[in-house]
Amino acid sequence: MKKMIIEGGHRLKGEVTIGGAKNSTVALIPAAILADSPVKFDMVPDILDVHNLMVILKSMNVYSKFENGVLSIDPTEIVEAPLPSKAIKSLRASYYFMGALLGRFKRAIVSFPGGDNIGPRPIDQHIKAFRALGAQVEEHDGTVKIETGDTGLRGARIFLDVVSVGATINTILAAVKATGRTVIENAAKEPEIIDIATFLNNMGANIRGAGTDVIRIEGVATLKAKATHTIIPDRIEAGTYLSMAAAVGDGITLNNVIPEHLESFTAKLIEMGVNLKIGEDSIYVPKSNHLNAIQVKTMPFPGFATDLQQPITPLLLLAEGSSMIVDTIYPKRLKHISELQRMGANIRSEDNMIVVDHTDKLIGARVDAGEIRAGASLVIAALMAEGTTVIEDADNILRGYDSIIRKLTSLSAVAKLENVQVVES
Ligand SMILES: CC(=O)N[C@H]1[C@@H](OP(=O)(O)OP(=O)(O)OC[C@H]2O[C@@H](n3ccc(=O)[nH]c3=O)[C@H](O)[C@@H]2O)O[C@H](CO)[C@@H](O)[C@@H]1O
Ligand SMILES: C=C(OP(=O)(O)O)C(=O)O
Repeated sequence: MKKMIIEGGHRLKGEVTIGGAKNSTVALIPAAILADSPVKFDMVPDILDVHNLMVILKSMNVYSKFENGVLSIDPTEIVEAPLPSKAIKSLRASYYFMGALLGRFKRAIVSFPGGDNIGPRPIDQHIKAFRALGAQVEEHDGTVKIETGDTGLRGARIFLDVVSVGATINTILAAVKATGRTVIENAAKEPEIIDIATFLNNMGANIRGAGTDVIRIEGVATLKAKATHTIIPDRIEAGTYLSMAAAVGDGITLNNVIPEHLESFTAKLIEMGVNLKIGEDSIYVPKSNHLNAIQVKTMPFPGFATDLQQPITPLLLLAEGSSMIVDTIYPKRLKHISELQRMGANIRSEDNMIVVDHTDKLIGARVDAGEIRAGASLVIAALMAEGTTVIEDADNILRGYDSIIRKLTSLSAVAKLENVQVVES
């Protein structure tokens, strides 16, 4: 594990370019094994999740190369093999190998995924969808075994009981080469789902309605990549830099953003009094003056993203009065609270609500990035604080923030990573 060391109290200024979306990338990489040709992605973020997915690909004899933001994957010599459990457990999105392997081999054996510790994360809706498509699913000792027999998967009508990004994408991956028509109702509408559908359609798939709550898929026999797929910008990384810029910036421009993907977030910043200048694919954040307290409720897209409730929190400490956050998606996503309290923040969790009160100053401390977005909130708090903050378990941040030290230092932050030496006894 690494630790991130940040010297607070420096104002930030300049430009930052947002990378490709983690939550697209981590689905696109498993989706690539459905292709009968080599595949290329551009704007791939340099994050730990990508490197761990490459380890999983290698275990199946799938060659991949990641250079200058371009990831090339050749799945043409793929073989069925046990997947490396350490890499599978290192990220949530390894569950996409269930749908992708089913599509490729009509069967899959995958251990339960890891990912962020943000409360219970069941996969019952993924399994319900695989069963509806005709698969038999068994779970034993943390491993999910899915089989279809020689007939393979057959299209079906699937109503998801909860709006789930993962279950929607996994169903698409399983259904894209199934026989016949699949209809997913109550599908999630996140932009990353459209990105996956675009990639697959450009290879010959027939997926309609991605981005709405009804997705229709006509199964096809083969998928072949003809061009490089450029991954959409990461709206969560963008939201994190917007919050940081409003908290400690003296004028920061974010490039490579799709402002329409951030509307629920920018609306809240504007309500706080941040005078954003929103362009076609960039957002300028001027120095903030007086900030108003706000109320935030996380919702599926296009609502306020759960992944941004922690990154906006340090900014709320600067507002006049009490702000409230209710996370309806992950109510137990609270790992940042004790750490921010350690830095002197007036923040508490009360009746399934996070209450954030105005805080005059934060003091650097030794804190722990219990998960990716808790870590992101600590990075912003550390930049705001007096003195030095040491963020332990910073690998959780590196799971999803592309080149974060380079980006922070280019904005004049004083930040570095250090490896923690593990002494074996
Ligand atoms: C890799 C990836 O894309 N991760 C994102 C994805 O996670 P993930 O796909 O795991 O999240 P889901 O959209 O599936 O979860 C939404 C809600 O549905 C519940 N649920 C989900 C599946 C299921 O089978 N049963 C069930 O009850 C979850 O507990 C949660 O309360 O969407 C989350 C919600 O936007 C984000 O926080 C994550 O960053
Ligand atoms: C919860 C998140 O990621 P994951 O689903 O990959 O754990 C996140 O990106 O905030």
